[in-house]
Amino acid sequence: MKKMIVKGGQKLSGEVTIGGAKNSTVALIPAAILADTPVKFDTVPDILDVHNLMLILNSLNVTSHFNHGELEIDPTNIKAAPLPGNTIRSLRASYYFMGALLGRFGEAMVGFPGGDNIGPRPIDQHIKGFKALGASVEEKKNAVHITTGPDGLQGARIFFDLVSVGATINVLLAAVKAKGTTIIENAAKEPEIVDLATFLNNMGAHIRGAGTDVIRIQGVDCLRAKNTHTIIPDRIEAGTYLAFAAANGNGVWIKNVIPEHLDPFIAKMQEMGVHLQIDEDKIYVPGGDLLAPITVKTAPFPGFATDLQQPLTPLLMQANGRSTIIDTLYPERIKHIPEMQRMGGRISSKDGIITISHSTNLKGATVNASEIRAGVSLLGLALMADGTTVIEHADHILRGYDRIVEKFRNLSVNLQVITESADVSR
Ligand SMILES: CC(=O)N[C@H]1[C@@H](OP(=O)(O)OP(=O)(O)OC[C@H]2O[C@@H](n3ccc(=O)[nH]c3=O)[C@H](O)[C@@H]2O)O[C@H](CO)[C@@H](O)[C@@H]1O
Ligand SMILES: C=C(OP(=O)(O)O)C(=O)O
Repeated sequence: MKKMIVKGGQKLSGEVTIGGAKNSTVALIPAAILADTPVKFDTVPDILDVHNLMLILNSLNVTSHFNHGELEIDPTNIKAAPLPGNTIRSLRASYYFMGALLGRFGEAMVGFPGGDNIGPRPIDQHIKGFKALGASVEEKKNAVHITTGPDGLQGARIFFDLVSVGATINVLLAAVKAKGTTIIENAAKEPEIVDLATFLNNMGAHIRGAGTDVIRIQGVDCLRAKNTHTIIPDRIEAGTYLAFAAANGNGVWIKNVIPEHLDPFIAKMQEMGVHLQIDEDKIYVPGGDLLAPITVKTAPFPGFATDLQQPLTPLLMQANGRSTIIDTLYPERIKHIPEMQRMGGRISSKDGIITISHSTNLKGATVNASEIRAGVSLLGLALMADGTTVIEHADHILRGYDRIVEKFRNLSVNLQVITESADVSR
């Protein structure tokens, strides 16, 4: 287990460069096994999820090398093999091996995934999609076994009952090499889905409409990488630094951002009174603004991202009044609340509504990062508190925040991460 030690009273200043999007990367890596050539990505974030996906690739005899943000994957000698259960459970996106293995071998046996503990996370829509493509799905005690008949996967029309990032990506991965045309309706529209489609199309896939709610995929036989794929910037990492810089900064440039991906988040910050300077691919946060309270309701893209509701909390605690958050996607994404209360944060949750009030007497404490965004929001609060905070289970933060200690050091903030016992996840 890792602990993060944070001294309070440190203000962010300087600049930070955002890494490649976690939620793109974790789909792109499984997608790489569909290729008939080696593939190469750059601006790959150095996060635990990437290292764990590399372990899964290794179990399939797929070699991968990660160096200075460049990740090379060679799937040309891939062999179907059992996947390592512990690693599969260490992250959510391991479930993309269902779609990718199905596309590659016509069969997949994948353990149930892990990922953030943010309430129930069913995969019924993924399974509905695989079945529509002609697969048989058997849910075993700890794994899902998906098989196809001698004709393999057949293109089909799939209407999702709800908008799901994971189901859209999983079905897309399975359909890319299926016979005929697949039409996904009520598809998720997240930028990470567009990024994945761009990568696959550049290798010869025929995917149209990614980024809208209807995606059409004409199956192809072969996928060949011709160039390096640059991963889009992580809008959630960017939003986290934006919020922390506005809550507790002395002037911060956030570089390598696509501001349009952050539209609803930026709109809410501006509604609070944060004066942002927005350039083509970077944003300046002056800090020290007088802040008004707001109401936030999360929604699928292009709505306000659920992954940013917790990182926004330290900023809401600086506002002059009471803010509210309703997380429509994950109403149980509230594990940060008792930890923040122990630090003196004025935050509570009742009947699905999170209420956050101006909090002045914040003090350091030992707190638990139960998941990635809960953990990082505790870090944001710890920087504003008196005294030292110890964040236990900081591994969750490292699942998705690229080189966080180094990035904060460049922002004049000193964080310490210590390993308590042998770390088996990496
Ligand atoms: C690796 C990755 O990209 N993770 C993101 C992805 O997670 P993930 O892909 O797991 O989230 P989904 O978009 O699938 O979930 C959206 C909602 O649909 C529900 N649902 C989903 C699938 C299904 O088969 N049945 C069902 O009921 C979920 O419980 C949730 O309430 O999108 C979430 C919502 O933006 C983000 O918080 C996660 O960071
Ligand atoms: C919920 C998240 O991730 P995952 O889906 O990988 O658990 C997240 O990134 O906030």
